Parts: sequence; C-alpha cells; structure tokens
Amino acid sequence: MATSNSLSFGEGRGEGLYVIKIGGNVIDDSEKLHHFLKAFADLKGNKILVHGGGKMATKLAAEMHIEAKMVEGRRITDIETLRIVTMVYAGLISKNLIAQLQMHGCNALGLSGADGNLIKATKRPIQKIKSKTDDTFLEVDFGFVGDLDDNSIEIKNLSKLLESGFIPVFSAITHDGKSQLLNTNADTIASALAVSMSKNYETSLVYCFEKKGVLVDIDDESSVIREINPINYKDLKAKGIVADGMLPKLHNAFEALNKGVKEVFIGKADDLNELVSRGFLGTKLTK
Ligand SMILES: Nc1ncnc2c1ncn2[C@@H]1O[C@H](COP(=O)(O)OP(=O)(O)O)[C@@H](O)[C@H]1O
Ligand SMILES: CC(=O)N[C@@H](CCC(=O)OP(=O)(O)O)C(=O)O
Repeated sequence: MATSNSLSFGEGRGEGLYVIKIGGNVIDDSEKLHHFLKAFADLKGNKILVHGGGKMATKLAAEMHIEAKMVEGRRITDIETLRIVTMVYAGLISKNLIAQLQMHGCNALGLSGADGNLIKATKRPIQKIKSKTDDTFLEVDFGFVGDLDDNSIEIKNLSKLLESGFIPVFSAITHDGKSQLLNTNADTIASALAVSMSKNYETSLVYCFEKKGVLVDIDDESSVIREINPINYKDLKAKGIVADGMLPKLHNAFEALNKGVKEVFIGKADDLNELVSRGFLGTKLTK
C-alpha cells in the first residue's frame, strides 16, 4: 500500500510492486488455485494479479464445436471465439477469482483493459509467419487479437487504484478505444504492466504456472534451470529445451528486464511465497 513517504506519480520510482501472472493450468485446478490465491492474498505490499484461462476457453469452445487454433502461442480469435473468451476470462474466471480473494480479505477489483481505459491495445494486423515445413511464409489473420505498446497502460489511474487500497486483477481482455474488445495474451499483459508501472514503482514480475520453473527435462521437476540469461536462452532454444508456451513467456520476460523491470521469476504457483521471498525455488532471469 502507498504510504505518505512514497514518491507520487511522475517523481520517479518509489516503493515496490509485484506483478504476478497465473496461468490457465493452475486456474483449472481448484485445489492449486485456492492455495495460490491464499498466498497471493497474504502477500504484503503493492500487487497486481494477471490471470490467463486459455485451457478453460479451449474446453468451452470445443463444447460449442469451435476448434481452438493457436499460432506462435496466440489464439486465432474470430468473432465467436472473442465472445467465448470474453465470457470465460472477464466473466466466469475473473469473478470467481475475485470472490475467493475477497474471502481471504484481499480487496480485489476484477478488471478488463476496457475498465477505466487501463489497457488499450491495437488489433494485430495480418502477419507473415514462416512455415514450419519449408522456407515459405504464410499470411495469418489473428482476428480480434490485441497487441500492446509502450503507451498501452494508463499508469496514472492504475497507480491511483493501488494507492486507494484496491488490488487490481486483470483478465486477458483489452480494448481498442473504439468499442472493440480484443484478446491479448496474459503473459504479454503482465509484462506490459510491469514495464509501464516500473516508471512509478520498483517492479518485480513473477510468472506462476504448474511447474517448478523452466526445466531441462519437462518431465523432471528436479531439473529446474536456476538462472537464464540471453546467452544460455539462445542455447536452450536451439536445443529445443524451451518450446511451446515457454517461448513467448521467456520473450516477454526478457523484454520486461530490458525495459526497466527490476527482476523476473518463473516458478510454481504453489511456491509463490518462496519466489517472492527469494527462498528461490524457480528460475530467475538475468540480463
Ligand atoms: N523447458 C520447459 N520448462 C517448463 N515448461 C516448458 C518448457 N518448455 C515448454 N514448456 C511448456 O510451457 C508451458 C507453460 O507455458 P503456457 O502454456 O503459456 O503456460 P501458462 O499459460 O499456464 O502460464 C508448460 O505447461 C510446458 O508445457
Ligand atoms: C491472444 C491470446 O492468445 N490470448 C490468450 C489469453 C489467455 C491466456 O493467455 O491464458 P493462459 O495464460 O492460460 O495461456 C488466449 O486466448 O489463450
């Protein structure tokens, strides 16, 4: 919570802030989610939660006979899919998380990027993506997917919410300012929030998911890579040790470090306390 000693907006970096992201696999596991939310509620100081929910959206879409299509870790979001993700992320998941956090005494406020104009995105233009099988490029229309830039976050009003004692909880739904809702990857939202808020706070970014950290062997939880820097990152990518959803996560993490975020950790949702208290059970990223 802000104190009278803290620097006010525009004066420079003041006190600490945690931006914590929780992924869809944990959200789908009620026991793990409960444990995580209790630890999040108990965490002292300024904090923002960003949640995904991709797994549940994929499941619901399948029940409605809509096939989920992911390209480079992003969901192709046609109008039907946008309706589903809005209902799932900004509705069902958001409100359930808020109710649980309130039970733990945490005054959480569930937000999409449209609320308070806090996160404005730009609809992703058609992308040329290299084919996996040959050297050709394919044109991909991601539909209603929103990309963020350095001006996307309304830092001043978000800081005011924190100073008023609210705990912002963001879903992966943003808007373009012209009444169009957009679907934005939750890891990207967490990184953009951490980068922008680091103008005002000493910000730590923590990605929580279902594994102990970035692993050498994805089936061996004891193979956590303690530290990743841009050099061993290249090597891990080349060897295929990091793949799938981990690639955009690490990309976002390095982007955050390069743009002023103090530290980035990746680890298990169960280990939130250890991650933030430097008990250090996960992976730390360094520049
Ligand atoms: N080396 C690795 N260590 C850990 N996870 C990895 C690794 N390489 C790929 N992954 C995959 O990355 C996924 C995490 O990314 P993502 O699916 O975006 O998760 P979430 O949205 O739950 O945070 C893991 O579930 C795992 O399958
Ligand atoms: C554009 C895009 O890909 N948006 C993501 C937003 C949710 C998300 O990021 O959820 P997880 O963190 O659980 O993966 C999606 O719809 O899957």
